[in-house]
Amino acid sequence: MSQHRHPGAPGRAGAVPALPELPEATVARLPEYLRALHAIAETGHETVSSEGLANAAGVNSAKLRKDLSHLGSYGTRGVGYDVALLIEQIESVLGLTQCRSVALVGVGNLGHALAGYDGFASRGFRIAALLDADPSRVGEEINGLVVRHVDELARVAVEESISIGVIATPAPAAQAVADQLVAVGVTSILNFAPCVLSVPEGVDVRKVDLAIELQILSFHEHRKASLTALPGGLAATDTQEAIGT
Ligand SMILES: NC(=O)c1ccc[n+]([C@@H]2O[C@H](COP(=O)([O-])OP(=O)(O)OC[C@H]3O[C@@H](n4cnc5c(N)ncnc54)[C@H](O)[C@@H]3O)[C@@H](O)[C@H]2O)c1
Repeated sequence: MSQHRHPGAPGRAGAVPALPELPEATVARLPEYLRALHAIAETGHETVSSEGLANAAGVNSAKLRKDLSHLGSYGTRGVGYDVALLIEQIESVLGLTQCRSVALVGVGNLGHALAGYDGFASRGFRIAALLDADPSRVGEEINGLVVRHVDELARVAVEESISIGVIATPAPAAQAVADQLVAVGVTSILNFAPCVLSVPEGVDVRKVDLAIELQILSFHEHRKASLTALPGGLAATDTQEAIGT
């Protein structure tokens, strides 16, 4: 996943307590820690060592300790981290203590899959609106939500207090949809269309492109094959570290 961030994003939340400045890579790993912590909490454990949490999140423990130190969380020597407290801290930093309403624009193959996925709610997001430009899709019900025409975006954004827009339209339509989202006050966009969006300062865009992820894996396959072909073969490397995850 890649992202474009504009400094000084005003956000819409109003009086929010000052947040620590966090490296973007740390922010990107916090949701992994949160997922791992929830899984650990479900097993009934109240504390977790940095190594245990690092393993569960798939990162190295020194990196994890550094990341968590940015939140002022150092754990207790010999005990580790308090699981419930750390969940609370990470959720607070990520702004997940309030449920955010999401509008999904483009309800085709991918849009249907996203709209039908029940897992967002437990992670702090509610798909509150489905919008499409195709009149034949308007009125269809998916997971209890009725698809509305994209021309209704302004009204829907106010009615549902939309804070995040997800674009799942074909690439040629994506910029116009982004412009519409920005025009109705949305300042965070998740873009699945394979194109670069141009947005004003203060609007954050993240892009998800599975083809790019596959191309990166393809590079690593290619590289492993070329190393295996060398005399001595492939050195024993940690593939995840090599890939940088
Ligand atoms: N990021 C990924 O990993 C990934 C994976 C698969 C598909 N995609 C991308 O997701 C997008 C959707 O793919 P799909 O297979 O669901 O396509 P699709 O053609 O099945 O669906 C696209 C939907 O967007 C609607 N649409 C078109 N223009 C619109 C507009 N201006 N406003 C609102 N709705 C509009 C269409 O009516 C249609 O319902 C494509 O850009 C595709 O390349 C991304």
